Amino acid sequence: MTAWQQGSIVEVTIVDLSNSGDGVGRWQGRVVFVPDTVPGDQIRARLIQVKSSFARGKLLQLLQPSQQRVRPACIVADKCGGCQWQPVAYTAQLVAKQQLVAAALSRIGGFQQVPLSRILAAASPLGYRNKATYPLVRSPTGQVKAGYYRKGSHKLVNLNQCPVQDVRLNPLLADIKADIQQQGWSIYSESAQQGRLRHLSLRIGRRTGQMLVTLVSAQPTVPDLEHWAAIWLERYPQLVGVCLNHNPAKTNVIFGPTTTCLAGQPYLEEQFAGLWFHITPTTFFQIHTEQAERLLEVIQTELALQGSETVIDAYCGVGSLTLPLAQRAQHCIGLEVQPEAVEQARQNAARNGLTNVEFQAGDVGQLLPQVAQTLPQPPAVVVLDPPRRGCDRTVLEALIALRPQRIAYMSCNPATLARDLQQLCQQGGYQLQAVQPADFFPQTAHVECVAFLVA
Ligand SMILES: C[S@@+](CC[C@H](N)C(=O)[O-])C[C@H]1O[C@@H](n2cnc3c(N)ncnc32)[C@H](O)[C@@H]1O
Repeated sequence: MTAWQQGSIVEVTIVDLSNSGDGVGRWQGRVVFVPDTVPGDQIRARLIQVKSSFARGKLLQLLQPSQQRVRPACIVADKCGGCQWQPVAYTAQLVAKQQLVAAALSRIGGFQQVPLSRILAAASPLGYRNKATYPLVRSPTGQVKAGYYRKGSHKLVNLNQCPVQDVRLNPLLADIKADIQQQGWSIYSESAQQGRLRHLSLRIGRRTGQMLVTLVSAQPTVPDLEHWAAIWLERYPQLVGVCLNHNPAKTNVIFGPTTTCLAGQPYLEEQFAGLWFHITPTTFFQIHTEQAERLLEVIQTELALQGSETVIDAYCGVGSLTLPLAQRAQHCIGLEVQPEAVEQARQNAARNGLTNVEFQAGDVGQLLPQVAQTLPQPPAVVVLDPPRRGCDRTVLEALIALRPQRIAYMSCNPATLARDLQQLCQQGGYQLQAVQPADFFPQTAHVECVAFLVA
């Protein structure tokens, strides 16, 4: 009889998808996670990591493929770690994301009656990313590679195009990589901590078509790069700027502190929610422009601002939520830790003629209580849009003390969202009114949500 141990070969039917993207099956009552599988697949897998209640398996054979299994749009989908769900039909991806959000809210947040709306599907599950940042490596044979890391490893899968990025970026990826190769510029080696070029970053304004190229280098200069920046600018009419970011640190953070413009301008222009934004190489902007606009519409509808409210937008980036909200509120205050983003947010406000908005640079946990003291009464609304790790305890405590009437909490991580919502409801006495998921990241296991709370 087959034992529950490493190396055993089991046959399972995949019934679900996990938040890390793996297919989920059951064998004799215990859970088996198997990457590269689709709900409905009947498979044979080898158990490669075994715990008492679950195991991780490696797909050995597809005994009966699921009807939800599709041909991946990407030729390296089986290797590349960029996407997890290329073989999963888009409708099944949406079902899985809806279930992941529901499960996080009930299991982590403890919400039994979840007011969860149906996920907003993307108009196209391909060609949506407005930004892609590729690590660069040189292979032992001297070939320059740009791509994403292999699933579960630090080995690079070389790409000349990527089906989830905006198609207009594809030629730049292939051509600039070839130019780097031809110029013989040195490529940074993580293990030796030597060499220059670390990343190639491409950004595009979906509405304007303007593109920005940024090379990240461990050295402050790259020989002859200015000359090549001018060539690229001429070669691609939609390319508006080429920048060099200097990152000498031993780190997996992509960008370093200094960025210089080598040709053209150090930003691209984009229209978002009817407003004009300048976007630079290193500041945050949602990677799915159209879906971000749709979620903003949901926020606007749900909040139904009357023009008399004070709104705090915490974790505001370059103001892509702050400015549209300011159009319907009396006063908006954006809080953001990255000084460069704050500077851009201020300029974006001025660019759009919005004078009822201000931005403060610093940590939300510190700024929130300070800002609260300057207001005659609590703000009507606080919008939160933290990074994946969610809000620090200090932020939630400050928020509970501040007690705004309404909170809109946007998040790309259902687990930390559910954790923070639980604290706001249990300790702060808030009520969870609605949760709207939206697919910002088709072909991956990631999902965006906005949750609405009232005091
Ligand atoms: C998910 S982004 C949201 C940005 C913006 N709301 C948008 O939609 O474009 C999170 C932002 O929070 C900022 N951030 C991260 N930690 C922070 C902190 N402790 N205090 C203030 N801002 C922070 C990041 O720099 C980033 O701009």
